[in-house]
Amino acid sequence: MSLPEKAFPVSWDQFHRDARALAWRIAGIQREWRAMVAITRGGLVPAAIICRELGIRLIETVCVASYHDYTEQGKLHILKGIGDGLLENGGEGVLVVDDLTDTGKTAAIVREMMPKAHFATVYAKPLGRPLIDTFVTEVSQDTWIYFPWDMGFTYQEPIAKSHRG
Ligand SMILES: O=P(O)(O)OC[C@H]1O[C@H](OP(=O)(O)OP(=O)(O)O)[C@H](O)[C@@H]1O
Ligand code: HPA
Ligand SMILES: [Mg+2]
Repeated sequence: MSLPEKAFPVSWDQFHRDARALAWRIAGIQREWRAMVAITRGGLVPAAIICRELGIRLIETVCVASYHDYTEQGKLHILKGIGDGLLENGGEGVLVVDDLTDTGKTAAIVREMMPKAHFATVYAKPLGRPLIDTFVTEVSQDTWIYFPWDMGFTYQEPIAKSHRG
């Protein structure tokens, strides 16, 4: 297992603010959305926040799994696809939401299903960025984002102690 060099921990509060900031950006596009597609599981959290802000009530999921071993990405598996109605016209007018794009492989596989859909993620790393239409914060490729639903409270060593030789 190779751990990325830098850590970017995100609290619930920060995630809520960043997902709202994404909703503001999408609202600026000023168009009606036919439906939202959340890329599970991570996309379910921003999807809940963004559909509330934008008044979208038709929510679909596409179930993709790839990171089987923490930071190591395995083969992508589509466990559940998107309903036929939304695939019409290349997914035009559909808003696709995920928590982040890293290598861009997850976004690419969903884009193949709906090339005309609008892709939005809260965070984006450089490799995935070209696949995404709207995002809020870019983090470097050697950073791992720690989401609040994956974390708990643990004791932290004082900085002086952990720096002692
Ligand atoms: O751009 P990529 O390199 O494809 O990585 C990004 C994807 O990886 C994570 O999902 P994961 O497959 O770990 O599943 P999860 O959402 O169920 O945690 C994350 O939620 C994105 O969907
Ligand atoms: N954090 C959490 N999950 C992820 C990441 C990340 O940086 N990259 C791909 N899945
Ligand atoms: Mg995911």
